[in-house]
Amino acid sequence: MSAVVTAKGLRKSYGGFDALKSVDFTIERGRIVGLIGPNGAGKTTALKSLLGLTTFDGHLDVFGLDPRQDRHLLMQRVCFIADVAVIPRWMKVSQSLEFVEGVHPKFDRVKAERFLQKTKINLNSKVGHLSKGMVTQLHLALILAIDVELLVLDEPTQGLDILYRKEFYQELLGEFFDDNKTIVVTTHQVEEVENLLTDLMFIKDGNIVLDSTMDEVGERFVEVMVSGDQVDVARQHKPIAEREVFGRKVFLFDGIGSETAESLGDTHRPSVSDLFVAKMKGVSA
Ligand SMILES: Nc1ncnc2c1ncn2[C@@H]1O[C@H](COP(=O)(O)OP(=O)(O)OP(=O)(O)O)[C@@H](O)[C@H]1O
Repeated sequence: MSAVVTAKGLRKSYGGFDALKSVDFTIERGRIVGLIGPNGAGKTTALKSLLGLTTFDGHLDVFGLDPRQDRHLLMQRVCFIADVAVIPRWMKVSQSLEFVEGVHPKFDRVKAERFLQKTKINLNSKVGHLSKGMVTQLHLALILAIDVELLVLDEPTQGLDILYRKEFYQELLGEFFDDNKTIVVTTHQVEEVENLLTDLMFIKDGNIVLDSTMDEVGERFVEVMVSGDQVDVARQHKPIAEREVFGRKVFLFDGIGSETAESLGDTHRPSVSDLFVAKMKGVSA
């Protein structure tokens, strides 16, 4: 695997406040990485650093380039989408295509129009007259027609109904993603990206508290519904979280091994949201 992004000791300080506290991470080509964290954790700051939109300290390499100095070159290989609701409502659909064509060297207008032909969107319609779902489709047409190697999405589906959020991710996977592309996505809606991600990064108070492939997550973390007489034994294995479901205790363990887990009760893989809650409550690791 080859690294698209390498960060070593990446730090960003806003007037003495460290929004990123010397973090290390690597993003490999062909991965879909979820950067997940609560409000103010440092997600946007990390993305802005990758894109050369902010200054920072430490080492950060994106496609062999330093985002602080090589932003222009970088933008030929990277696309950044902050929010689906950003296309101005007063524009005609055709004007939005012209606009992106003007600002992004890798935009393929023919490809975007081909995508739009599959929808009910008319090139002469005003964006403000489209339904929410159609705006999503237009936005997707614009994104998917940009031939870049790294797509950075910051809360891309914020403000969309669940139906359109699902459609957004499905189309993204089907139309954009392949082994040569890499996607980094931040979201609060952990559930809707859970099955999409190949890698998981949790960020809390400017620290990366989990950085793992989804396969490793499945091997490392286990939830056990423990029978009453085993509760004290289970606690001795230092669970990272404990909750109650229908009167039974459910413990979340990090790295106890399947044999031990199975000796304590019924085991299953934790959801990303349960893991997220556990890691956000616990200490940095
Ligand atoms: N321009 C700025 N000046 C001062 N502080 C800032 C600035 N931008 C961000 N911060 C602070 O840095 C911290 C991280 O902010 P950031 O926007 O990266 O968080 P986030 O994880 O993206 O949050 P959210 O999910 O709420 O968007 C926050 O405490 C924020 O207040």
